[in-house]
Amino acid sequence: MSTYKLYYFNGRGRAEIARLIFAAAGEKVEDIRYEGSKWPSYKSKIPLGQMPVLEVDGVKLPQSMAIARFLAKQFDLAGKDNFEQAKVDAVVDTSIDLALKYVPIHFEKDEEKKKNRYEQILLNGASFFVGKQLTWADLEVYDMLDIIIRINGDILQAYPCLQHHRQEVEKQPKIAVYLKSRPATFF
Ligand SMILES: N[C@@H](CCC(=O)N[C@@H](CS)C(=O)NCC(=O)O)C(=O)O
Repeated sequence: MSTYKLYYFNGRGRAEIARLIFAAAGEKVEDIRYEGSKWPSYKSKIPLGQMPVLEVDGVKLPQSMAIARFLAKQFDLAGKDNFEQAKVDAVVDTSIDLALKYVPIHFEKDEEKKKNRYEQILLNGASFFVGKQLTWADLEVYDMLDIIIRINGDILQAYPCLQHHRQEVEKQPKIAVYLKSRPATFF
């Protein structure tokens, strides 16, 4: 059995998707959070000089998406077969696209252009993005929307499928426990 350490700042940020995957899988991780003031002294010891970094049995892996994809595969949250995994990747990539484009979308006056792409994907009435069970795509979208909701608490009012999706993720027993117990941080 491998041992895992996750290094990041004291915030959700780019590390939260990995934490959510650990929580959903019921797997243990040492959640190491560096204070910003101490970061310069650690930076040179970290691969690429950036976090998050996952340490697996003493070996460090950088890049948040590589970490998340690796963990999802380890804990059977990546999708059942190669094609499901590709669909999961497509959802995750769309989530990242949206995160990058969110600010201009938020200020867009044309409501049609504003229409949320996730809502369209979820309009098939399913509870999860890919297949009939939780994958890390659901966790990634949940986490990304978390940030957006903190900026604008009403943003999902026009998107009932997305609201339903959030409820389904929050209903997952291990995720529910994790969400209650995680530190309340600024980011
Ligand atoms: N592509 C990288 C980006 C990592 C990144 O930008 N990390 C930031 C925190 S979110 C960081 O370590 N900043 C401190 C620094 O660059 O010194 C990933 O997704 O992991």
